[in-house]
Amino acid sequence: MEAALQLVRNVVPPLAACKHKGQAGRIGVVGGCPEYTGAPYFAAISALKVGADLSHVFSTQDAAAVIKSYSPELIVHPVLDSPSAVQDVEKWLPRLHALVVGPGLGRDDVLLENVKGILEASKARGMPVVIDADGLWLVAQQPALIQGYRKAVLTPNHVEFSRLAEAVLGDPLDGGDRSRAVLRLSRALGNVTVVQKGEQDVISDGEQALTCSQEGSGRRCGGQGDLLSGSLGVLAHWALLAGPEKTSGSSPLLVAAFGACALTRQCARQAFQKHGRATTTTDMIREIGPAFSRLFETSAGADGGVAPTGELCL
Ligand SMILES: NC(=O)C1=CN([C@@H]2O[C@H](COP(=O)(O)OP(=O)(O)OC[C@H]3O[C@@H](n4cnc5c(N)ncnc54)[C@H](OP(=O)(O)O)[C@@H]3O)[C@@H](O)[C@H]2O)[C@@H](O)CC1
Ligand SMILES: Nc1ncnc2c1ncn2[C@@H]1O[C@H](COP(=O)(O)OP(=O)(O)OP(=O)(O)O)[C@@H](O)[C@H]1O
Ligand SMILES: [Mg+2]
Repeated sequence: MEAALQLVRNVVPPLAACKHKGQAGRIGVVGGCPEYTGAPYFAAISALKVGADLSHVFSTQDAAAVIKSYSPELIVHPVLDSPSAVQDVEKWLPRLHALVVGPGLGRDDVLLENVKGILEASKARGMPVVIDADGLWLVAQQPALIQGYRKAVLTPNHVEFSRLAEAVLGDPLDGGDRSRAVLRLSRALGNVTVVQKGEQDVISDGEQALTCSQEGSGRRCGGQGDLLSGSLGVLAHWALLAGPEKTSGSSPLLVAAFGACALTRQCARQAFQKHGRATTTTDMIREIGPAFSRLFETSAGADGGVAPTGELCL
């Protein structure tokens, strides 16, 4: 655990006076429909609180006003159910560093078709993409969408993992050796990184498997996976920017995924210490800052200070 946490620390960019808004990350969340407005909010606000400078949400028109009303900090585009949804999102892609696809997306066929186009456009640009929730439903219907795309990370819960394994390997891979199951699924998808969430989180890029057993909490309230996928959007960008020399040869996305799992579980633990059974995802989001400092902060950030200019700005 400690060695993997150190690799995460290596990819966290220092805060420095010479940096401008946007350099620490501009993240897009694709999701949000009339039924589910909480999930894209949780993912997008988590990305900001982990350290991204700007966080966008691309949702359906009627979900957008609701999501905006939760937070003035998010930039919300009411485009996902528009006939020009793919072009509307595509024009933002050059300004984004990573996409998180699926929280609160729902399973409407028109929306899923639009998301398919958005995924294809993101792949063509080589953008890192975290796929969660209903985005995983889409991938289970059409695994070819992400087959062999090594900048994709899938974050299935127990049910979503079984659905994917059934679709890709013809076997839900329930029970038995979880590391082996996650490794097999990743390999079958052409080394797409897979994070199987659960009592412990198991992460594989098809070459290596890591287990994150950071202490979390016994609360299983909805939205904790959204915190994880939003955080991972930022960490994936940072890890790819830092490159494998900072991750001692391990895949940057494997390290980023480990970081997001450890952070989510630490938030759960800290929130539970304060709120016990009443803990909700909103309480966990309030813990992102302190949990991040505790797990990963570099000396510059830990002081709350800004590092001097010089090599940090290169
Ligand atoms: N506030 C919001 O807006 C939120 C919105 N959200 C959004 O909701 C959408 C649907 O996502 P989802 O994960 O609820 O859907 P789905 O895959 O149908 O699973 C549902 C069923 O699976 C089961 N089950 C789950 N985990 C299990 C386990 N470990 N082990 C065993 N069984 C398990 C369990 O079945 P049951 O216990 O009823 O048998 C459960 O009822 C998606 O867009 C998501 O982003 C959420 O992000 C939450 C916050
Ligand atoms: N049994 C467990 N014990 C400890 N932590 C868990 C357990 N199950 C899940 N978690 C943690 O909760 C977080 C979310 O995982 P979960 O399986 O609840 O995702 P999810 O179902 O996609 O959540 P969401 O409600 O956001 O859709 C992960 O960080 C995971 O490590
Ligand atoms: Mg989920």
